[in-house]
Amino acid sequence: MSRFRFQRKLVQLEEAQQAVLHYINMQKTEDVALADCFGRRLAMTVTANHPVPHFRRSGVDGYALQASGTNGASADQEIKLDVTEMIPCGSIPSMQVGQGQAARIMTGAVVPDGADSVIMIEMTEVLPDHQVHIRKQMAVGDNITPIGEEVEPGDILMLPGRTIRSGEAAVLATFGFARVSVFRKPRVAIFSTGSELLEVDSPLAPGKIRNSNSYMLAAQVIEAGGEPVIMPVLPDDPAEVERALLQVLEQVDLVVTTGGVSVGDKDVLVDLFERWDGELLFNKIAMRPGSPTSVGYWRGKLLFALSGNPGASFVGFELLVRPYIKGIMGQTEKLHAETKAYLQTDYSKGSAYPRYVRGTLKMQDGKVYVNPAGKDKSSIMTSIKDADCLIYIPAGGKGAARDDLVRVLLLNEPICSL
Ligand SMILES: Nc1nc2c(c(=O)[nH]1)N[C@H]1C(S)=C(S)[C@@H](COP(=O)(O)OP(=O)(O)OC[C@H]3O[C@@H](n4cnc5c(N)ncnc54)[C@H](O)[C@@H]3O)O[C@H]1N2
Ligand code: MOO
Ligand SMILES: [Mg+2]
Repeated sequence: MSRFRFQRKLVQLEEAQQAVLHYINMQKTEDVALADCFGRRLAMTVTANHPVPHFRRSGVDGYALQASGTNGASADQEIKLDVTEMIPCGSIPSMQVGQGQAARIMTGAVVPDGADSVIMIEMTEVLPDHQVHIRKQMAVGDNITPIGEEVEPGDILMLPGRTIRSGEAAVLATFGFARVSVFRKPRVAIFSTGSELLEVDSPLAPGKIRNSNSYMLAAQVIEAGGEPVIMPVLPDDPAEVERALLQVLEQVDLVVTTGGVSVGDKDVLVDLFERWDGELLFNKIAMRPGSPTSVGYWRGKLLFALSGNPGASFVGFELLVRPYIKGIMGQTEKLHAETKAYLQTDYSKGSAYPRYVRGTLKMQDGKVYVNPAGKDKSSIMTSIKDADCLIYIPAGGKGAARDDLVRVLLLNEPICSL
């Protein structure tokens, strides 16, 4: 019987996370067409190269004029002005607006020199002979967006690591980034181990189950910004596992395995760790689910050996693999954002380790509540789909009580920084 099966060094989760983050090796970058970079991680700092707007911009369809010439104007006391020209969007005014004059102007067009306000068309009446009635007293600046109101040149708008979503795409387009520098997606090899595992399209057979972890993990890799490489299922055969892992190691940026990390006779990853030329960072974490989660560093790559139980696999990925993937793509906030929420039910637990319970958040009357997403045993798979957070139940056998304010880790990434 092997040494590691009975001599495991227990680490706290924070220690395990720091050990993993120590190996951050930044991804290379690539230039991608703007329309193709949605969901990618920005690899550059985006600084405003011009003000927004870069000209005095009309906020309404109406008439550009001098506010001082509208004193006393109202529905009952109209003031007559001469219309100099019509300024559509995209063209340059051809003349200044002087006293007694107004220029017809469209929303988004350049306000002509001399004008200091724009009156909405609804407050005017077109007269014959290029004249207009003004029915409202205007103040200087009304309906004009000054140069640089939204963005000043040199403003830092986005930092590396940021996920490119709709708002980021709009910023990049505004400042002329037809191609965008993004981090290359890390290629993540995913291996499920276990002689009980069937391919998804296989009929069920006695004692066998379909491999769900590989597809769950592939989705998690994509959400984290990586590119999953789903490998064929590995049998509980140590030599075959070693050969398959070695074969792929050079072609990917990291490897994730599930299963075979506990103390069973067929726990093949444990066998590998005893004979390999890699370094085992840890092989037991004080947490549930996923206490046997192990991570090693092998020939320049991290190998995350997650527990086979689906709940443990999911949580292990979130707490260890996702922070690493975020780190190699420049994100400064690598760990999950947290909040506190009121637990809506008693939660008792058996193990003395802290527990990360799959949870569902609910907002009601300005308060945040949380419930377990369903059954939470490590072997339970169906509650994963209903989880938008992990509820932290602290160490000790006590669990938590209804109405306790508990720590909650958010699974959906909020926008944390520039
Ligand atoms: N005597 C002990 N037994 C166990 C201990 C222990 O301390 N002493 N720890 C338990 C804990 S906690 C966990 S977690 C599991 C970890 O097991 P492994 O990581 O070795 O995983 P396997 O044994 O390979 O599988 C466990 C379970 O998960 C199913 N599985 C595996 N792969 C997949 C997959 N790709 N898709 C769906 N389901 C999968 C597998 O069939 C097993 O039912 O060990 C406990 N035991
Ligand atoms: O550490 Mo295990 O995942 O609780 O069953
Ligand atoms: Mg096992």
